[in-house]
Amino acid sequence: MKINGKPYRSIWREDDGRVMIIDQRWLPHELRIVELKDRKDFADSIFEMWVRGAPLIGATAAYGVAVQMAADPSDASLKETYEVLHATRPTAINLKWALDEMTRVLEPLAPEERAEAAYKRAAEICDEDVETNRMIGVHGLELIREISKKKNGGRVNILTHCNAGWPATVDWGTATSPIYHAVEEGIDVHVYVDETRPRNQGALLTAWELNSAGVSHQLIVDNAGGHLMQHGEVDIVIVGTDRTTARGDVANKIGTYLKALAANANGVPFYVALPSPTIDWTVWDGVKEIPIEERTDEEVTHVQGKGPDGKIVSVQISPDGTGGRNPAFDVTPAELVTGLITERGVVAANAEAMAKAFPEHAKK
Ligand SMILES: CSC[C@@H](O)[C@@H](O)C(=O)COP(=O)(O)O
Repeated sequence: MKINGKPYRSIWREDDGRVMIIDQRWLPHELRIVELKDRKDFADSIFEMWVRGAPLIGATAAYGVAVQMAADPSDASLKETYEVLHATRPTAINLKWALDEMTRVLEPLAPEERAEAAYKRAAEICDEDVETNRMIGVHGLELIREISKKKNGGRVNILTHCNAGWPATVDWGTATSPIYHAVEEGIDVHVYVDETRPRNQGALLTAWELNSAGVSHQLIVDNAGGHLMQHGEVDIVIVGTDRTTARGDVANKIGTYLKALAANANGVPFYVALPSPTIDWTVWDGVKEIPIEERTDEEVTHVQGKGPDGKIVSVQISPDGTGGRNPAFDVTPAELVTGLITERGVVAANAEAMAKAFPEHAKK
């Protein structure tokens, strides 16, 4: 997608071999592009959320393996790198998927062949993510087109939570891809962007990318969604996911479950956009089995933003001595999910439909 008219991906390799990312901690106020030089940089960038969003976490881990293979391609180094990167964030399954994929390709090779093969596979993972997300957009567009037709071309109001946009992927985004496709087709869309406390990925990232792309949107507080749905002001909810189980339970940013409940109570379709590497075929019951990341309580007791002097500051909003609890994700049971927008089409959130759409994975 474009920033000030210039096309960017969220991670890329320069001609001279350097792996670059957009350090998302400073968006939307500053565009900082940094090189990830060694394994520690890669692990820190995922853990400290310079990069975030399930698909991008996977792509970053893949390049992390490649950079480490260039430094030390031994078996021990490959194994240790898997462990170090895997330990960074627990919920997004794309991380494990990418590390498994890199191991599958690299393990059988002689050490001296590994670096080149690793860079190649990491680049492919990025390209595949872009194409997958483009296809999610093509399929999701049909849902938006349908609503637009029913409203005789009237505005289609879409609510989204967190940032499942292009900065969360290599490009296009998952939840935003259908939106970009709809805008391209000239459909009148308007996006309600949940601010997404505590880290405000909606306010900081989704609003930024929609603003940059000229997509009509408004930022809303997390608690406003139910009210808007009750008053018929939301036609469809589209969110992303960090891990979806074989029966269609969906882990996503904390607060997603509440939006799904509100959507269900008000007859608003609730869709989840996801690339197939986000499906964890080994997990069935999302509430019981998906590990939920618990983050520091400072993210709850403090908020970060731009101060009057233009500098990014963190301010405390709670009394001294009040602690916080900070589960970063929640699980929406499949019964509340209208459908999964995948690269292979819109699939019902149940084991049978998912296995039919992805027979090669479901067998495992
Ligand atoms: C296409 S991204 C899907 C999810 O990863 C996204 O909705 C989300 O919850 C991101 O959480 P984050 O904690 O910012 O990594």
